[in-house]
Amino acid sequence: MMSPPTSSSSSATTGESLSAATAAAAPCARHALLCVRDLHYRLPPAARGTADACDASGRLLWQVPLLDWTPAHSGGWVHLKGDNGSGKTTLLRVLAGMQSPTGGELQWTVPSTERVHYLHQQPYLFDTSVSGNLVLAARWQPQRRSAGQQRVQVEEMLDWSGLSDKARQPARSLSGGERARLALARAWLSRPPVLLLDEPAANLDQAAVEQLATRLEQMCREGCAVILSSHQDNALSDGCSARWTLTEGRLHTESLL
Ligand SMILES: Nc1ncnc2c1ncn2[C@@H]1O[C@H](COP(=O)(O)OP(=O)(O)OP(=O)(O)O)[C@@H](O)[C@H]1O
Repeated sequence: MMSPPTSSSSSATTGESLSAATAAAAPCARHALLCVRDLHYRLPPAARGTADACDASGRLLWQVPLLDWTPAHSGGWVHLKGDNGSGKTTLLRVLAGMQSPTGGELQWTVPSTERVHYLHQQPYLFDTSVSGNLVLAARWQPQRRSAGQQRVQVEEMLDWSGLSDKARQPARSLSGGERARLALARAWLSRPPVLLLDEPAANLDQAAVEQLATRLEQMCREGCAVILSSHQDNALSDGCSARWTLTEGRLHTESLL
């Protein structure tokens, strides 16, 4: 198990110059929200007879030797960049606890890993109305809320997402951009401390990406730590406070503050 946070940290550090053993033994920075040590992900070994079949342990997709992440007090999100196939989705899913790494450790200093919310790039919506999706999210949120409080939350999120006039419409009838807004509102309703967004700008036009950036700014100001992946530069990359890039199988971090 990783030792508890013991020293102060910058917004993000990586251990690119450290040996794997040194990185794995390094204690977590004191205020870090996320500590990663010697984390890596290998693809399943190639099937017999294919070009990669000699690689019995599987090809290394990415490794993160050492990362201590403390979100910027002034807000702003992390932009996770990387070419198609570089492993952004896999990394986000590992960080969300939805997929096991093939080695290494990661630790969130949030009360429960349930509070690390991952949003798929094509989010699943419940087969009910727009407001019904929010009602279910309000009912199942980790914190207890009275029925009256839940109704207020649903109204707030309809308003926040600009979907009030479509509240009674079936969620499946929404456009791709509206579906993305509903999924974000559903996630934001319970105010998760950490939100991991997988390609949230995919299928959005420029105006919608700018609106999304505005909503993310507000979420970050309210204390949500956001990591979003995008292989392109757009309004989302303009507003980030750190850039993490997956290149040649390794995560490189850069603070932009
Ligand atoms: N279980 C698995 N078995 C085999 N290959 C896998 C598995 N999981 C991921 N991969 C491969 O790992 C690579 C990285 O996938 P991933 O979806 O994480 O990349 P990405 O950077 O998010 O890509 P994109 O930008 O295209 O969405 C892909 O080539 C994918 O086929």
